[in-house]
Amino acid sequence: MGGRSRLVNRAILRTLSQHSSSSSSSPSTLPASGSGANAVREEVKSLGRAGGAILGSAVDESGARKAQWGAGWVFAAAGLVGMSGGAVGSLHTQAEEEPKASIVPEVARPASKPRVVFVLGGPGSGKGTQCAKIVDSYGFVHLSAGDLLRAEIKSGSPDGTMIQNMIKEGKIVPSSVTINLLKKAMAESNTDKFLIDGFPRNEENRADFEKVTGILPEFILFFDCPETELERRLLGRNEGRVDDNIETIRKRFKVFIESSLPVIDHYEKIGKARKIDATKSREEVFNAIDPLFRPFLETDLQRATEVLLKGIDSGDLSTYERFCDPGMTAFEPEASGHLVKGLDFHRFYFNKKVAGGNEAENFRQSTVTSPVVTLLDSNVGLVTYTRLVQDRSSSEVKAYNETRLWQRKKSALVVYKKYLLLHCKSLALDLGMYQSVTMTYNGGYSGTNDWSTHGKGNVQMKEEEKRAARECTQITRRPPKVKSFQFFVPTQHLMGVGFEPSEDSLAKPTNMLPAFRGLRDIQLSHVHQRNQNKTRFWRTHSSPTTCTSRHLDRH
Ligand SMILES: Nc1ncnc2c1ncn2[C@@H]1O[C@H](COP(=O)(O)OP(=O)(O)OP(=O)(O)O)[C@@H](O)[C@H]1O
Ligand SMILES: Nc1ccn([C@H]2C[C@H](O)[C@@H](COP(=O)(O)O)O2)c(=O)n1
Repeated sequence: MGGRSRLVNRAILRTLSQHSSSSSSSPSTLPASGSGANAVREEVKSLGRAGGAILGSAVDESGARKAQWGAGWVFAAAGLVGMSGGAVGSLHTQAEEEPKASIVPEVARPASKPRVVFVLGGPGSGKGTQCAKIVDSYGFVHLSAGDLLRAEIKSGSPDGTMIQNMIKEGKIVPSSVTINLLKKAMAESNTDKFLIDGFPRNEENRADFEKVTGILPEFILFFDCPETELERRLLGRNEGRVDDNIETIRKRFKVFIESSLPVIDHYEKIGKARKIDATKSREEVFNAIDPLFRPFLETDLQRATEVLLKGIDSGDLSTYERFCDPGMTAFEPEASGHLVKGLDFHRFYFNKKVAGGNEAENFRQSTVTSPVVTLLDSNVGLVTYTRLVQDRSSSEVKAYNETRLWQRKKSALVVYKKYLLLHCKSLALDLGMYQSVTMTYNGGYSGTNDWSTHGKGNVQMKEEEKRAARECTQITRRPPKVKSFQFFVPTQHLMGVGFEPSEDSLAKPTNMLPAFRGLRDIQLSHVHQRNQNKTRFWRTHSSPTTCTSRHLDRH
């Protein structure tokens, strides 16, 4: 069996074994009912919406939601949401259940939009070889268009003979056939990160894929290698492929130059091509690729943290336990400086919550601010952030500086892309460190929140605040409808952007948005100082929000 076939088969086997192992392990299955689990689902669902992409969804008998894209599913056509380094975490995780969802123990499902990297280069340039390494290090699913087509021939499909003839001639199979195979494979996979190898091979492939799926690649890898070296490699590959003979090889080179290079040029023009010198050794090539994939892991770790916090907020102990390595260590505020090992201690938080009243009253809301992800290697990473926690039942706000150490374990039951929590440190903060901030924005930013019921909806706006809010209406066509809230931003976050906290500017916490979500793109980088009356404005670059901060003496 050829190297590539082995790859695909490995991916299929892995998927199958996940299905079979999960079907026999009911304890790790997301509870079909239970308000905690439902709260996580609902919350994560709404996060997906907030991210701008709406998936069709259905609830199966077990309460698990099924994504509806791919074969028979609907590919969302909204723009991709990039990872934000802003003040608030980019909470766009979409908890999706895969088709066999009720038996799969994953609580956090792929983001609403698959993240795709196309892998292109001449025949024999090492695409399949490098994809195997990327899969190992970064947890992508590798889909080789050529392998899918060869599998289609073997399956005895009605298209088989046509595909076989085209491959023998080194020609490119019609897009409709290849795209259908890709869509099906993506829909059957339980991930949202795909390496699509050997596709798009021509302009028709590219345009049709975009049209049908609405997906633009994050970037493309282009393995650059001269024909002499390609020919040497292909003739030495020895995998029994019908097209690895000198006659077909030459035809494939011609097709690559005439049809595939223009596609690479297209991505070059839009800044998405990453050219790799493929003449180097396998290891050197991988070293050149490696840094390009690290941001995917950073996003995954940030999402894992956000989904974990949703589980904690909803009091869902079973979700929490599935996220944690059984030997997890922690420094928790209530442990008075002691190192806590194992999960027993953590149950205290969940019990405390239940003892305190009914679930609806106790439902908490965590807001992640200033997240920083540091990768220690391709499997281990630290997520640090300041977490603001508000109980739904009161306006009390608590704040913690938290660090979570995650490790991706191949053997782990899928929780969030196989990440397990190894260590956490939570340090309670004095809320005196927080600066009260009033935010104004124009209505319509978030369709899921009724902002008027939160925060200080009736604050009297000053003229300049209204003007600042109006400025941001350029971004949305909806009429300005200014509202205002009070929330808290860590004082240290405001430093370095021209804000000087002083004694009298430290506000007493009185209220906080139950959801910071709408602010996640905020970047406190553009400071307007209209200092005369001690009002400071700053605007985000990327979202229709305007923030004003006021000193206490104006409240
Ligand atoms: N950097 C490298 N140096 C030398 N040989 C390599 C290198 N990378 C891959 N090879 C070898 O070259 C051959 C072709 O590699 P591979 O199958 O990964 O290419 P490919 O781009 O996927 O080809 P195709 O498009 O035909 O499927 C294989 O035998 C592989 O072991
Ligand atoms: N998008 C694609 C990808 C592949 N094919 C056909 C034609 C190729 O010569 C053959 C082998 O592909 P490889 O394994 O070298 O990537 O499969 C196609 O028609 N369209």
